[in-house]
Amino acid sequence: MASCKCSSSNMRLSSARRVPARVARGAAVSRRSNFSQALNTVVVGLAADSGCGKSTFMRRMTQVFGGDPAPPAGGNPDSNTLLSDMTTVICLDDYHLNDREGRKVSGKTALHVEEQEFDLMYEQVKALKDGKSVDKRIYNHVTGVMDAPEKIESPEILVIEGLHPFVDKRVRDLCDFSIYLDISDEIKFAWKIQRDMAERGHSLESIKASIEARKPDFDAYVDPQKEFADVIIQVLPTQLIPGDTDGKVLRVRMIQKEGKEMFDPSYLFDEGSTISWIPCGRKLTCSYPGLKMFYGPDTWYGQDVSVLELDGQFDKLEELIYLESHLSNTSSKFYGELTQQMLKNSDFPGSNNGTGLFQTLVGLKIREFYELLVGKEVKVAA
Ligand SMILES: Nc1ncnc2c1ncn2[C@@H]1O[C@H](COP(=O)(O)OP(=O)(O)OP(=O)(O)O)[C@@H](O)[C@H]1O
Ligand SMILES: O=C(CO)[C@H](O)[C@H](O)COP(=O)(O)O
Repeated sequence: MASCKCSSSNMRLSSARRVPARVARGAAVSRRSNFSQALNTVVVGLAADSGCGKSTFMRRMTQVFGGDPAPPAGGNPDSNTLLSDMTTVICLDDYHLNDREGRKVSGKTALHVEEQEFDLMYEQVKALKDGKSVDKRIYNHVTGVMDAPEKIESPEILVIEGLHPFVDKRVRDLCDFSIYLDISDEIKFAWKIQRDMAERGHSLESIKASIEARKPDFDAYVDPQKEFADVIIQVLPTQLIPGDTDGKVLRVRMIQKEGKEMFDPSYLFDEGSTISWIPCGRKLTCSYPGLKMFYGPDTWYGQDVSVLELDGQFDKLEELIYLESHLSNTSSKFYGELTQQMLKNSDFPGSNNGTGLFQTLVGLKIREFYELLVGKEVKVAA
C-alpha cells in the first residue's frame, strides 16, 4: 500500500441550514412506559439483496447486545437462524413459496413477490412479537429444499432479515425499527464475485448471468423498500479515486430519518450543520487515497434525513477513537465503545471502512432504541 500521510485536518463548516425537528429525550422516555406494558418483543427489519453483507451486519449488531450469535444448538446444521442471549435473527428466505425445483417450474426468481408466503410470514412474526413460539420451516440453501420446521421461541429482540421485510404492509408495520442495506451495483458485483468464485466455485460468467437474471425483480420488489427504512446504509464507489472500478475503497453513507421517536440521529461536530472533514494527519494515519467525512441534512423519498458519510479507509483501527470522539449521539454506553466493538470484530469484512463503522453505530442506536422502547437496560462489560 502506498503510504501517504495525508495532509493535516481540513474542516469546512457551513452555517446551519436546517436544525432538524426532533423528539426531545424527555418525550421519548415518557412514551416508553406506554410501550413497555404491551410490548413483548421488539422487531427489527433488515432488508437487502443477497450477498450484500446482511450476515456480517447481523454478527456486528447482535454482539452489541452481548453474546455470540450461533445457530440453534443440536438443530438442523443448515438452519438460517441465529440465536444469542437477547436476540434471535430469522431469515425470510424461510418463507419462500417454492423450493429451487419449484421455482424452475414457476419460472420466477426468489426475489419475486409471488415467490413469498407473506400470510405465513405475517402470522409467525406477529406470534413471536406477541410472545408466542412458532414452528418455522427452513429453506435449505445447500439442498434447495424446504426442511422440517424448527421451534423458535419469542425473543426480546427479533430481527427479520431478508429480501422482503417491508413489502407486505402487515409485516412492515410489525417492525419497530427498519434498516436497508443499499449496495450499489458495482460494489455488489465485486463482493459477489469475491465470495461466489472463492468460496462457492462459481465461474465469472455464471455470476454475471445470475446477477443479470435477478436484476429486474430486484429493481421491482427489493429496491423500493428503502423508502420505508429508518436507517439506510448506502455503499458506493469511492470519489477519492476518479473512475475507480476496483470496488475496494468505499464511500459509505448512513442515512438517518429525522423525527422517529426514540431515535436521535448521530452527527459530526455540530448538529444540523453541513460539514466536510479530512481527519487524516497527526491523529489518524491514512494510506492512499486517504479518508474524508461528511455530515449534513438531505431528503429521502420526501422525508427529512441527516447523512453521515465516510469515504476511504483507515489504517489503524485503534485510531478510530479519534473519529469516534468527534461523533455525537452515538448511543455508546462509555467513551470508546464504538471503537472497542470495531476492534473486537476486526476480522469481519469492512472493518477498515465506513461499512463496519456504520453497521456498528446502527447496532448501538438499536440497543438504545430497545432500551427506551421497553424501559430495560442492556448491561454491557466496559
Ligand atoms: N463491508 C464489506 N466489505 C467487503 N466485503 C464485504 C462486506 N460485507 C460483506 N462482504 C462480502 O460480501 C459477501 C456476502 O456477505 P454476507 O454473507 O454477509 O452477505 P449476505 O447478505 O448475508 O449474503 P446471503 O444473503 O447471500 O447469505 C461475503 O463474501 C463478504 O465477505
Ligand atoms: O436471494 C437469496 C437469499 O436472500 C437466494 O438466492 C434465495 O433464497 C434462493 O436461494 P438459492 O439460490 O439457494 O436457491
